[in-house]
Amino acid sequence: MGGVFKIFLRTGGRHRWIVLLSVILATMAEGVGVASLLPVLAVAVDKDGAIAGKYSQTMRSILETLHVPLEIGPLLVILVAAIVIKAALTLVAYRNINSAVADVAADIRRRLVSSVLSVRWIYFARQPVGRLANAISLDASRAAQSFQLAASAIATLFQAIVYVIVAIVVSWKMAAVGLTLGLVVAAILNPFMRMTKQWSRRQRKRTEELVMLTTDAFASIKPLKAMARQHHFERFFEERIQKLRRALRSEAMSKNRMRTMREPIIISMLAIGFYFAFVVMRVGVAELVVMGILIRRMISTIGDVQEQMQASLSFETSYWAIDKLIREADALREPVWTGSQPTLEKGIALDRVSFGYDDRLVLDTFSMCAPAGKLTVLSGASGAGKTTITDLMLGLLEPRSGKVLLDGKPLDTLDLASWRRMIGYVPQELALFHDTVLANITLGDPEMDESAVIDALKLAGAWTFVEQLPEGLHTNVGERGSRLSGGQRQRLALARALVLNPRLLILDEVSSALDPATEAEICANVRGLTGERTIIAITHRPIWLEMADRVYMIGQPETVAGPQRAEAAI
Ligand SMILES: Nc1ncnc2c1ncn2[C@@H]1O[C@H](COP(=O)(O)OP(=O)(O)OP(=O)(O)O)[C@@H](O)[C@H]1O
Repeated sequence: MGGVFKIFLRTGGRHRWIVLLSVILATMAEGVGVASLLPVLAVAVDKDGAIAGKYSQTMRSILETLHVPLEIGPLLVILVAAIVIKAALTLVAYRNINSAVADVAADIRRRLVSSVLSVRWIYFARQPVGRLANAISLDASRAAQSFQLAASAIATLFQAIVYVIVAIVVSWKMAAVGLTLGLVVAAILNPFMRMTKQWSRRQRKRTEELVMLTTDAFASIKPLKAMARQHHFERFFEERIQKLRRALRSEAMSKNRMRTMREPIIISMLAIGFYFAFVVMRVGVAELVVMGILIRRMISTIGDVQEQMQASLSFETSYWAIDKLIREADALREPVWTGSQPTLEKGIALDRVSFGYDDRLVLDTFSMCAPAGKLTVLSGASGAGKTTITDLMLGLLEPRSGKVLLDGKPLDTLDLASWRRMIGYVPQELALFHDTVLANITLGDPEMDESAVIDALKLAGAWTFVEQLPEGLHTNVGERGSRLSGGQRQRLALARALVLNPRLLILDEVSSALDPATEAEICANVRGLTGERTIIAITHRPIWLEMADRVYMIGQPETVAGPQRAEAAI
């Protein structure tokens, strides 16, 4: 339950304090209103004050000092004015809660995105995309709702405290009775709160599983449909939908059980309270009426706090799930190498590098060199470690032993961000965004002008088809580039890598989807880029092997093969 308070204190920015201040002032105003209730009733029931208790007499003397006539009219005006002030301040509190809620959602999303973007590459291999998608969309909104409910619970808690104080002033014995009864109600309903939390945790987990399956299934829907296997796949969905349905139903039932149980429990407690006051304590009628109102309010306010907390608990799991995700990502934060500026005058080399993802070594004391200004091809069996080699060069992975050297300097002593800015990279699995051709090349860089984009498209052999698209550069390429052919997607990915005029170009199977003529054209274009640029291409295609200055056959005892036109660079 403390989690609700933690969420309130950890989030919400300055709005959170305005909320607290206005709630305190509002409850004070309410306190004045409730405090004036007893004199109102005392005047109504007991005009001469003969049977008034000690509190009524204290109130009378305070009102006399303030020159407020002890008449029903002015007392009612105080009561109404206090309640109106309370309502106005409560409005201020809720307005700030609403602003805070929007801030909380935005802040959580920002923190999550920033943590995940700074994480080591290896993190993404273990992280289902659906988990992140669920966190950034659904969980962030639920976390903000949990803040809203936590803030409301705290506001109501202040009200309960005011009622307790006013009750103590009227009669401490009766206040003790009221407080005890309120706490008994809370204790009886507590198991329902725990149950709600359990079910909401399960519900969140089930939703996450469903989102994960959805992102996976729809990312690879084509083979499912092509082999008419989507209906088998439907069973996976059905299983998860059923589990989610059960969790949702149980969560709602535990909430409703608590809500319906509340009223009879409160009334039973009130009956006990009245019996105790009337028969055991023999309290007078006027005090009893006021105390009855106060105790009723105390018990139900404590119940309200509990109900708001229950609601907050059911959303709280989302807040803590995102918190966990951020902590996990922060623990795997990529090292910030801020050494000297990298250069690429001689070449990039791996010097006796060993690397493995788990216990199995993918590279065992492996050495190679890609000379500057030349085209080096990495070829060899699938799974031999070609992509791993380029990931090590990019600093996305770190060797277990051995060094990655740039012009003879270890990569981990250089400025990693500057190094990556020198690189153009085309991955094996192309990632085009659901946006225009232009946006897919500039990646949101406002400084990049259209002429540079067109030059890159020409170099990548893509301009001819882009020109013919209905809206040219401004044509939307569809989800992951689905409105383009495989070869067109490859050429756009190549243009994206070329547009910043990189010193090092890493191409992972860049021409696998191209027809021989287009492949030859692109290969010649890329070959023409050597000299100023260093190029490393992962490919099995003969044309690349023929054009290469150096070829490494990865995973074979004799790794270096093919023409050796380049000179050793380290
Ligand atoms: N994130 C990962 N976690 C665990 N193992 C991995 C991971 N990525 C790659 N591997 C394993 O490391 C080995 C080398 O993978 P890599 O992608 O470097 O091979 P590759 O030579 O580029 O293969 P291909 O030509 O098929 O693309 C493979 O056996 C692969 O199963």
